[in-house]
Parts: sequence; structure tokens; C-alpha cells
Amino acid sequence: MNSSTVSAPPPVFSPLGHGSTFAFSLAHLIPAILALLATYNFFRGRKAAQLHKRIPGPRALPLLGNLLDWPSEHQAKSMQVWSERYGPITKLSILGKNILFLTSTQTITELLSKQSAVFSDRPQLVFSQELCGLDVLHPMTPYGPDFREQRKFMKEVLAPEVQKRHEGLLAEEGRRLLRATFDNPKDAVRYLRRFSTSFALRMVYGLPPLEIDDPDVLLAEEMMAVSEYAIVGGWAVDFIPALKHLPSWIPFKRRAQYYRAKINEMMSKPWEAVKQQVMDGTATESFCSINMEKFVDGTSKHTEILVKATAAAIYGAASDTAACASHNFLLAMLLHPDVQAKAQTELDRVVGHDRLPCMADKARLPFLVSVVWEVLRWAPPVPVAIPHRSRADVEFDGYMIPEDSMLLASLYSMSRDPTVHTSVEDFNPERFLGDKPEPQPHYAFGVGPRRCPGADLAVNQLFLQAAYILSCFNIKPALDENGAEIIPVPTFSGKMVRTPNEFPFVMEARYPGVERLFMSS
Ligand code: HEM
Repeated sequence: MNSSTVSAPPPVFSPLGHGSTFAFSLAHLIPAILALLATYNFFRGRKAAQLHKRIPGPRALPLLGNLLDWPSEHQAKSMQVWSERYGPITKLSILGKNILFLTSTQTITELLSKQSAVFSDRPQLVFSQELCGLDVLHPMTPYGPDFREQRKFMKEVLAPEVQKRHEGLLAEEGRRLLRATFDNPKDAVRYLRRFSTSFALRMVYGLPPLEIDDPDVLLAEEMMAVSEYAIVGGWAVDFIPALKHLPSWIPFKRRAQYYRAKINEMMSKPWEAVKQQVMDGTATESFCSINMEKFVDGTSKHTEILVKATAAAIYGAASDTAACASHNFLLAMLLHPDVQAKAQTELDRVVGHDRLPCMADKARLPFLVSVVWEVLRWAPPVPVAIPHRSRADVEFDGYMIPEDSMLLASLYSMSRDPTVHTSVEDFNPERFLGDKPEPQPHYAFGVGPRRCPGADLAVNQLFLQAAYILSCFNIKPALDENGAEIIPVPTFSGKMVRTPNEFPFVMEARYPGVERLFMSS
């Protein structure tokens, strides 16, 4: 997502502590801590090395280790390079912490799925969890009873069997998307983003549909940017926890205060709005209103903070990721008109021109379903999963993975794994069809018990958007001043969610009168 949406943050601070104020104030403290950690690691590392192969990785500097190798910008790209150089596991060692970068399907599946009891925890990141307050949200919850309770609770809104309830809402947001795009095709990307946030907000809180510049859309975007910076930033305090005791005027602590305020706002604003509606008797049925009414009549088994945090986690995690996937879909269709035409032919055959497609058509639209999976494989919206943590020492493939290692799994590398997919750079939905189909990239949502709980919903949402758009519009290249087609070269940005950079395109109605399918309803 575009980090520029974070409004007026405190002065930019180099996360690893290269800022001069920071360096000056720590001038005396850091060398002592580094020396202690380095000595401890030296002996710990030597003991492990006597028995096991050394996990490969870039050469560590004395004292600093691999501090300067931390890939905070485009992690998946650095990981892909390391994968070619070092193999499926690369190790960085930063101030006493082992960070393992996993890049092959086999290794990721083996560790995160088959040995999930050990590898499903989250690292305790002082910056994001303690200082910014992200610890109350499900993506940061340690693996254990609270995690399981939250997952069970989320099923009330995300389980496949309750998704039928959301179909009406998806269709309504879909028709809003088509109407707005018909009136103002240049803004299609913004309408897709509005779809995701508005749908998530309505599903969780039952609030009215959002408009394109609604503060809640902007707040969701900002929240995602904040979370990305907090989690992926590579903050010095995550490696030297004692730094959290520094005074509050230090730049990274001021930044954390700003992030904390944004996260609180995101959790409280829609929650308080529903509370008011429940008290006024005007609430629309939603995950929050149902649970709030249980508080009122005393039948709730949950605490208020659990309900509030679960709602915020779903809303926060759903908006930006899904918007990114639909943006990728537009880009893929623009670059591959043959695929677009084939999906439209299938839609015309199965659905025709007298109605809009619906979820019930999914089973009869295998090519379109494959387009959706290929979009998720070709450009995984979250190329590197949220960091995992090992809860015990584990021997794996001749290596020793020490307890408390941080593990980063590249879902992007899985999408480019030649042992699973052929011609990995090609956009080819046919790969999932025919006599020898390749496996659908369910890994785009993570692997093991921490896999995205919203995966089925996200696939349904993407399917419906793709079906609606391709039924009603052609996505075509824009023309330059000489009338030549502009074919964009895809580029992406974002720390955790990698969204396409702006590209020119044209959306035009597929046939005269198509608007009668969505204008009246
Ligand atoms: C195309 C859209 C989406 C993609 C690509 C995606 C991808 C992911 C990935 C890769 C993870 C991390 C898995 C790991 O750490 O191993 C994740 C976690 C999560 N996702 Fe999604 N997601 C999407 C949409 C959604 C939606 C629609 C929801 C909710 C309705 C959602 C809710 C969550 C939550 C709550 C987590 C944290 C899980 C945990 O820590 O245990 N996501 N997602």
C-alpha cells in the first residue's frame, strides 16, 4: 500500500538507528550491549556448530552481525536473491537474534505446516507489540489458548458455512462498483479499494456503505501502512529491548506514540459508532452488533476487548490485501487481453447478457476461477508472510534451528518454485486446468495454522469482482499522444502488501445498454 497515506507523522527516523540524535544518545550504551550479545552468541553458536551444519547466509560483521543486511524494503526480492545463492534457508544474525528466511515450498511446508506446534508462534516485537499496541490484535497473538479462542470466534463471521450471509453484501458492493466505474471509469482502482473497505466495515460493524473519500477508507489505509512499518521496519528496539526505556522524546518512541494513537482510533471509531446504534435501537445486524447485544442481555462468553480487537483485526487485515488483489487483477487483464477475452467468452456462455453473474455460477466458471488463482500466484499481495517464531530447538535437514528464531516465509518464492509451477513468470490460468493441473496457490494466504482466516472470503470476493467487471467492461490500454497503446511494465511498492504502482488503462462498456444490469438496482 502507498505509505504516503500516513499523515503528518513525526520526523522520519531510520529504523535501524542510523539517525544522528539516536546514534549520539546511544553512543555509550550500544557498544556494551553489542559486546555482551556477541560474546554470548559466539559461544552459543560454537556449541551448535560442533554438531550441525551451519545455516548459510551473508557474512556477519564483528559485533553488528548482519544488522546492515536486513531487507526492510522489498523483502521477497532479497530473499529470492539469497535463495539462489544460499539455498532454501538463509540465516541472518542480528544482535543475538537468529532470523531465518525460508524460500522453498518444501521447507516452508515442512516447518510451518508439518511442525506447526513449534513454528506457529509470533516473535515478540517490542516496537509493534509493546510500544504501538498491536499485541491485542490476532495477527500478533502468541500461539496458544488465546489464539485458538480468537480463531474460533472469527468463524462466526468467516467460516465457509456463514459466508452465504455475505453474498448479498458482496453483490450490493459489486453493483456500486459497476455503477461508479460506468460513470467515472478512470477511478476504477479507487472504487475497487472502496469496495474492499466498505464490504469489510459493513460485514463486521454493519455500518452504512462508504464513499470513495470517506475518512474510514483513509483510516483503514493508514492503519495498514502503520502496521507494515511497525512490523517490517526492522526497529533497533526489537533487537535491543532495553532501548524501550529511553525517554519518550527519542524519535522512534515518538513514532510509536503516533502509531499507537492511529491503531486506537481504528479500533475505537467504528466500535463506538455501533455501540451508539445498539443503544438507539438502530443497529443493522453484524458481527459487532450481535456480540454487543449479548453483552447487554448478559449472555456473552467473551470480553469486550476480545470482540473489539477481533473486529478490528478482520477489518484491518481484509481491506488492503483484498484491494491489492483486485488491483493486480486489473493489471493482469490489461497485460493479457487473450486471457480477458477467454474469461468473457466463458461468462457469456454460462451467464449471458440478461443478468449479472452470482456466486452460484462459480462452479460453472472454471476458467474464471483459474484466472483468480493465477492473479494470486502471479503477484501474491503479501509476498512474505507475517514473521513466525520457533518455540523450541529443532533439528531440520542437518541444521539446528534454535528456539526463539524469527522465521520469514517467502510466499513469492513459492509462487516461483519450479518444482511446483512451470514457466513461473508466465501469466497462464490454464496451468490449473486440464489433465495435469498444477496445485492452486493456497499458499498465497500463508501456510499452517497461522494461514489467513479470511482466505475463502477473499477468493469469493475476488471472484465476484472479476466476474462483474469482465461481464460489463473491457479493460484496455490507454493511448499515448501518437495513438499508440501504452503497455505498462508492472512495478509494485509497499513493505508488507505489495500493490501495483499507478498505470494507465481504459475501462469501456462491453456492449451498448450493459448498464441496465446494474443501474436500476
Ligand atoms: C487477497 C486477500 C488476502 C491475502 C493475500 C491475505 C494473506 C494473508 C497472509 C499471507 C497472512 C499471514 C499468514 C502467516 O503469517 O503465515 C494473513 C494473515 C491474516 N489475514 Fe489475510 N489475506 C487476505 C485477505 C484477508 C481477509 C479478507 C481477511 C478477513 C476477512 C484476512 C484476515 C487475516 C488475519 C486476521 C490474519 C492473521 C492470522 C494470524 O496471525 O493467525 N485476510 N493473510
